[in-house]
Amino acid sequence: MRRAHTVEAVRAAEAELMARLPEGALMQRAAAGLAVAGARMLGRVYGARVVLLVGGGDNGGDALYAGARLARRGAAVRAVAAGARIHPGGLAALRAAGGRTLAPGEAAAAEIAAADLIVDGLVGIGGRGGLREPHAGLAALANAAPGPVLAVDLPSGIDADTGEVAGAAITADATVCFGTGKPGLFVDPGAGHAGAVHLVDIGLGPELPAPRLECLQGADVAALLPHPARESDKYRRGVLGIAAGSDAYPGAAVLAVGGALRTGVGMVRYAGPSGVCSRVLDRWPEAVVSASDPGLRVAAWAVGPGRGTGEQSREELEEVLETDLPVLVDADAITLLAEDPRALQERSAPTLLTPHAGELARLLPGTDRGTVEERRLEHVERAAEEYGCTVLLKGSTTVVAQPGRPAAANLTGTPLLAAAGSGDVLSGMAGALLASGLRPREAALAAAHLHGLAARLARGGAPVSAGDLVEAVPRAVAEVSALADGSAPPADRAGRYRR
Ligand SMILES: NC(=O)C1=CN([C@@H]2O[C@H](COP(=O)(O)OP(=O)(O)OC[C@H]3O[C@@H](n4cnc5c(N)ncnc54)[C@H](OP(=O)(O)O)[C@@H]3O)[C@@H](O)[C@H]2O)[C@@H](O)CC1
Ligand SMILES: [K+]
Repeated sequence: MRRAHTVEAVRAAEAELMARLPEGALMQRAAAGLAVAGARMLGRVYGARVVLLVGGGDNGGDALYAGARLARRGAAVRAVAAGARIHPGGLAALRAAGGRTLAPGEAAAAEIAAADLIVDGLVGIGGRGGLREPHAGLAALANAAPGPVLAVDLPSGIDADTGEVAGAAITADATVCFGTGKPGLFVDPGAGHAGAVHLVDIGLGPELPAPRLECLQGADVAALLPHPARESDKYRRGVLGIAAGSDAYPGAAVLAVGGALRTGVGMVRYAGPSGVCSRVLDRWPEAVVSASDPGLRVAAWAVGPGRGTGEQSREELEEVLETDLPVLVDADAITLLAEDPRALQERSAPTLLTPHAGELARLLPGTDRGTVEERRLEHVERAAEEYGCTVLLKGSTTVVAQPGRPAAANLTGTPLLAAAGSGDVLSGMAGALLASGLRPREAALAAAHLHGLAARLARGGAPVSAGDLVEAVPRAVAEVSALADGSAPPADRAGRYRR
């Protein structure tokens, strides 16, 4: 599990810890970890050209001390000072190790363009709003340079708490964060700037409160997945009812049923128009089909993909929500709920909504798709609070919120998932896990993890269709299940899952 804390929580923990340690000890721990990561990116340190972008705060101090360590190992280190005053101790250490400083300008631009490694120490958790000059210009030079960029604590220009990016920002190949993750490293648009995220333990752990954000890794998901016991039968493994698809969109039914069957469930009962029933049976003879009937004996329902927003769909949704079964509400059914949420308000059984940004905006009047995408965490949490249920917000970073629990972000997301029908597959997958007995938050997170992994595995990184995705789900389940012995995933695992 990767955890992330707010700036406020990090500051408080830092103060507690610093009170017990000699002055500067934390910065030395941070700089040591940073130098190790920089050396790893360089491969050969001796003779390498390293440029540090140094702002006026402690983030710049980390970069300077790390630069001094690299300089002592034979790297040619240049620090570009953004502003008149930079960390005095770090500056002295760099100079003592043979490093030099430069003001922003043509010579600095040439150094950045020729660097084997650029270290971004412009701003860290002390950054506020969009980058000012000369920071913004230096960030643009670093982004355009051929050398790799290593961000200190977080890429400068991204909001540590939310992942918002207001204007210019560093796009890093890797980020070394100290003590704990920051939410902005795992939630887009910030996550897209962070590259592979490495954590350096500086001893903050015992001082930290509950995380602001959690990110499940493969082993965490493996621990959640149901394992059929010897005495299992199809009813004990769980029966999922699927009310998806319509004569206009039969494919949504076929994909949702496929997603459920490939994830693993005792039985899928598909309910829908007879024409769609035959399409489902043609593709999935193991499904049991019938005309729409929310009275079917099932353990959970998945409702909405491709179903339409007509009167019949509305009545069906209401009937399903009246049951005391877990229900996943997606796509057209979310649009219906946004128009009239009463059936949800009266419900106490577990409910999982799986909107994309546009659908979430419909659930939260006064906002729009773009705003939701800019501030995903805030909006998914608002929806979870207002509707009193678990909400999975699909998109570039899939995030999950449940009242009373830390928000969670999925690490396996990939732009490959932006394909028609991919959400229908996810509905089936999360529905299957709900029917198997997982709670909505866990079902949502495990399904999102497997969904992203399946997209990556399906065609070796080449574009995938929703049908490819369905067929790759068993490989994703197998890969994750192989981690079920509780051992931590390989160190670079999270890195591999990042873009
Ligand atoms: N916490 C921990 O446990 C540990 C923390 N450590 C490190 O400390 C870092 C935090 O350091 P910090 O508090 O000095 O703040 P920091 O990120 O350097 O930024 C402040 C500077 O940026 C400037 N500035 C702000 N916004 C700006 C903008 N938009 N555009 C341009 N400039 C802007 C601001 O200028 P001002 O606005 O004040 O004029 C000021 O000069 C943290 O991320 C980690 O790396 C480790 O060493 C050890 C353990
Ligand atoms: K930084």
